[in-house]
Amino acid sequence: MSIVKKSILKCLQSFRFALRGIIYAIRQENNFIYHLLATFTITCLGIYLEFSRMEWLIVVICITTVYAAEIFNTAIEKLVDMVSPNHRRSAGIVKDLSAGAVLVASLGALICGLIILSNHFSS
Ligand SMILES: Nc1ncnc2c1ncn2[C@@H]1O[C@H](COP(=O)(O)OP(=O)(O)OP(=O)(O)O)[C@@H](O)[C@H]1O
Repeated sequence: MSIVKKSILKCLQSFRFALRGIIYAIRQENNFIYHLLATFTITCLGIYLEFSRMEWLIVVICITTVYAAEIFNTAIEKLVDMVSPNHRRSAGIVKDLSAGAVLVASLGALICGLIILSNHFSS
């Protein structure tokens, strides 16, 4: 098998593993349903209110940031459960920090969404 073919196959396999991770996080994390609902709502509003290119750009950045934070949070939770199955203060702090990062990203996305929407409803 040629080097190019090998590296394409390896790349496709990595893509499949990453996709499996995303699907796992969606199934595992209850919060994902709220993120999906928020994504659906802002997308419908964006189409209806005809968001500008810049507004879509901000929406996409916010959505991907929150999803990435949630996936990292799931990964950290799994890692903590694996490394420290028993109750430990430091394990709890790691999980709290990870959940805090998701909250920060979500609040930032909410604020961006409200600013964009207020711009449309005030004009
Ligand atoms: N091994 C542990 N040691 C100490 N505290 C823990 C431990 N596991 C969880 N905790 C505490 O319980 C909280 C909730 O943990 P859990 O793993 O249920 O996370 P969660 O955010 O509720 O996850 P899920 O999305 O699975 O519901 C953590 O944020 C942490 O404060």
